[in-house]
Amino acid sequence: MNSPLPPLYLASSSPRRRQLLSEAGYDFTVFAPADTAECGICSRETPPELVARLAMQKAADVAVQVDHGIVIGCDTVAECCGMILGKPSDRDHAREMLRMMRGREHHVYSGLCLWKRPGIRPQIRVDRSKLIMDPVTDQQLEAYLDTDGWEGKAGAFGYQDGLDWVHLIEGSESNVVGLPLEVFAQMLQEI
Ligand SMILES: Cc1cn([C@H]2C[C@H](O)[C@@H](COP(=O)(O)OP(=O)(O)OP(=O)(O)O)O2)c(=O)[nH]c1=O
Repeated sequence: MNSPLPPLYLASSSPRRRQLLSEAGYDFTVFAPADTAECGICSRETPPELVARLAMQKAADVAVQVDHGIVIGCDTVAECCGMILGKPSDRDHAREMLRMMRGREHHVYSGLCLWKRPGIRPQIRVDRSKLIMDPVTDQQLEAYLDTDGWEGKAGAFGYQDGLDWVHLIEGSESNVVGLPLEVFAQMLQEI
């Protein structure tokens, strides 16, 4: 797409996604999807299938309310040892996730859906980053849990929090935080 961008609508209530897009210089309107748009983690789905479906569901919830423009939906999960790790429900759940990931490699998947209205067909891509977590001690984990930095974050950690015990091995940083900006730019060119 070389012509000027149509209006962009971010179908997300995630402050991190808002921050990623605005820091990348995009003008957009936030149009949070209904909570029900993010429903149903089907245990049979692979992480890419899940994040693609949920990103599309979030975009679809907003797209029906937008006559003209591009609606952006995203979903992010971590995956470790074959387990899909979404947002922890409480501190104990966050501890469980971090204990599973410490000392191990894990992946973060983000689904990205761009729905160009009035079109009826969304574009969906999935990006994957590989990370490794140091074998931190229980005390280090408790200290992190005390910061509440785990809240609202898939896999119970915030890569953007500059944790010196989580390292990116492969892939995009913005993908880890929740919106793969490199894939987003490519999709905007093609849409
Ligand atoms: C792995 C990781 C996730 N996250 C966040 C990004 C997302 O906000 C969240 C994943 O949850 P999502 O369900 O993808 O998104 P959300 O519920 O926060 O917002 P919405 O559905 O309205 O778009 O985890 C980080 O902030 N840092 C990280 O390092």
